[in-house]
Amino acid sequence: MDRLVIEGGKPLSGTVIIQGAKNAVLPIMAASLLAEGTTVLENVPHLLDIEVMISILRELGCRVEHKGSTIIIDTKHASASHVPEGLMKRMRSSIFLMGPLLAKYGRTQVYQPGGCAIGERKIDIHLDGLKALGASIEETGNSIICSAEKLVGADIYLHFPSVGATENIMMAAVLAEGRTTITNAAREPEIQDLQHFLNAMGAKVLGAGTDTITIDGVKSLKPCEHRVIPDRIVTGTLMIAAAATRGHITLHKTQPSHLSSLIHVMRRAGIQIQVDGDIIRVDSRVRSKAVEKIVTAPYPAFPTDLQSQMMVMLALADGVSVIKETIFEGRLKHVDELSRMGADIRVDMNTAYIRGVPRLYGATVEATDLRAGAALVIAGLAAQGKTVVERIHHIDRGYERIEDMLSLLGAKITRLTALSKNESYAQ
Ligand SMILES: CC(=O)N[C@H]1[C@@H](OP(=O)(O)OP(=O)(O)OC[C@H]2O[C@@H](n3ccc(=O)[nH]c3=O)[C@H](O)[C@@H]2O)O[C@H](CO)[C@@H](O)[C@@H]1O
Ligand SMILES: C=C(OP(=O)(O)O)C(=O)O
Repeated sequence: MDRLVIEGGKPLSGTVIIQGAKNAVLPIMAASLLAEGTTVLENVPHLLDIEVMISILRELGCRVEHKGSTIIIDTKHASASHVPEGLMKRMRSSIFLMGPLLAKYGRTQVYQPGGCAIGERKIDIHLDGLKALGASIEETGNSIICSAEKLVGADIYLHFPSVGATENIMMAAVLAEGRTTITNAAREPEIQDLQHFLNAMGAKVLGAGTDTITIDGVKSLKPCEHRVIPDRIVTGTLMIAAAATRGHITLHKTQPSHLSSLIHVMRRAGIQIQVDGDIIRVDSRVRSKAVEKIVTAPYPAFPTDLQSQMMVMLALADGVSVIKETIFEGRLKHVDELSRMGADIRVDMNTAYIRGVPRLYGATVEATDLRAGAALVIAGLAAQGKTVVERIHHIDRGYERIEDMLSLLGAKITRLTALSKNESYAQ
């Protein structure tokens, strides 16, 4: 497996253009199945999860091309409704196929999805939503068969505002008969992007971005062209990396309004952030201050996907900070690795108490999941000496060649590519 080698201790400085959002592209690619013909998506990064979604769409009979930042999906010859178990297991987002395939064919067989080990990640809210639309669900082992003679709109209350369940239900309901109302829906920006995409296909969806989404079913949808929103988590990761290394960077093609909670926390920590249209400038040439308490929660609160990265910034801040993770019960695994780099963090249940230290020290550490991996990269950039981050396939799920992006900001970071299983590496 590849690894990243980082020579730390250099403040980041420079300019980067932000990639399109993984969490917006993946459901949208699945939703392209709802129409017959050629969908064109712009601003699509090259990520491992996107490669997996391409493989799934091809398996279902689509022709898919990813050239530059454009993906072209031709669904004309798509006919299969079964997603192979091996592909389902490669990422959590494979579950996005369930809603569109059920709506398109009236039947689908999928499996329990895979993904990073950050918690139990059940899919009961997805399944309850599809059942409310009239689907029968047969679960045997890992296999899930969903079928319906027809889907009929319904009032659906989510007992938790699950992002994926909101999206799956939206994608199934667009072709259902009558009106569906989702209450306590997730409000993440990626859901608004999905609404824009579905409406560009001819769907009638309203309310994404609020906790009530209304979908009036239509008979058919047509392919469309769509530009994916900027990745708020990549933007946030770089903003935090600038702060942790006491650097000053400029990020272009961002959507600052999607990052209000992060900007608020960083300003509380004494970091200067300037917003100018779609540009964010971060200037952090002094040590940041501790932040009393950060609680991860559904949007617009502080995102769980930036929790690990923020912990690195606070591990270097002046004073004691507290972070409570309320979304995923297994998302504090980076703490052990950060401790190996000299961080002073104590965990009690889902809460981390972080006593800032003046510096971290390079070490060989292991990415346990996507954002934990990003956090370790930030720690390596800020640390004194050399850091090696292993198991970086997790990072490649969500960051397009992270080493190139950080090199643009002056970081000394190199990818060593595994040549064979017996640990021989090439640059
Ligand atoms: C591809 C994508 O968009 N991924 C994001 C999405 O994941 P994802 O859509 O999986 O996250 P959810 O909002 O569904 O999950 C949040 C919580 O609800 C629980 N839950 C969820 C569904 C369900 O049927 N039953 C259930 O109990 C999960 O275990 C978790 O504890 O939102 C998360 C929360 O913002 C982000 O961290 C992920 O980056
Ligand atoms: C947890 C994440 O993604 P996924 O839901 O695809 O596992 C993430 O993007 O941080």
